[in-house]
Amino acid sequence: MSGTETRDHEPTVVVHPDGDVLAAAAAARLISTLADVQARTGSASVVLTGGGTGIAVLDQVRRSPARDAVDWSNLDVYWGDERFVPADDDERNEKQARAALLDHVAVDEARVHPMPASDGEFGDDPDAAAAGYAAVLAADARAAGGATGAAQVPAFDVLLLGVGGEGHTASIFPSSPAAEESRAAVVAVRDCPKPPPTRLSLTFPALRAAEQVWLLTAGESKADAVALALGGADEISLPAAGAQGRSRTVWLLDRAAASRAIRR
Ligand SMILES: O=C1O[C@H](COP(=O)(O)O)[C@@H](O)[C@H](O)[C@H]1O
Repeated sequence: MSGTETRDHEPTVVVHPDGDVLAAAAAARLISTLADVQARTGSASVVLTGGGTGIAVLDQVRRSPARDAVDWSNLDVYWGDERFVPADDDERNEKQARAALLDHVAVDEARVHPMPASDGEFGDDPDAAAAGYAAVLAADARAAGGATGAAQVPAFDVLLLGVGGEGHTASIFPSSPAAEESRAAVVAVRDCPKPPPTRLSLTFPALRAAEQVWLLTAGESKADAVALALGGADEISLPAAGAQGRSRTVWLLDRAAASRAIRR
């Protein structure tokens, strides 16, 4: 972890038999965590991720008979990263999340906060779009009574992340400027090794404002990144290692992704 921030908790690692069980179990965990937070505080917030496992979890939430344990109208929805493409592009994390879940539950659209698209109000300017999203987060943080941690962002209740095979998380890629960002909450990311090349991403200070960070990943292609992150790799060369929540960090894995980190 960079700077002076330290976290006094070890990550929890939960290993499921395969990707389908992982998605169903993470969905159940998400429903019950958001319902608990709402029972305690009246409201909750979640930061969504794209990627295969992240969208599979939302699909499982939609299919769950318990999904309406969450009061969807009392939920703030944000994104941890976005592909900077037109709003209607199938690559967009927002579009995939809406199809998997958000179009099927009674969310309050005023509380759904997608990152800007490349044909949106900031046009094809990812730096302006990143600044625009940072302003949304800062305004919500002020409305909630103040920012949390180093970034001007709300204290997200649950923040979901995927993990790339090379160790990226959100759209913070290894040894990229985004991995070094210590002030801005949101950055434009260019020349990504994984297409599409231009993206928007929360930074480490913003990710770390979340109460709980859950890293979700499945498959053998993620095994090296998981082993390195859990083995103490530095966050610049392996960004997934730097994603930690204020009170909890939970790695939700299938056996294949966990295979080099944990021997059972
Ligand atoms: O491009 C992205 O990839 C990561 C990981 O996706 P996966 O399909 O390998 O699980 C995801 O977390 C991120 O949100 C997304 O933009």
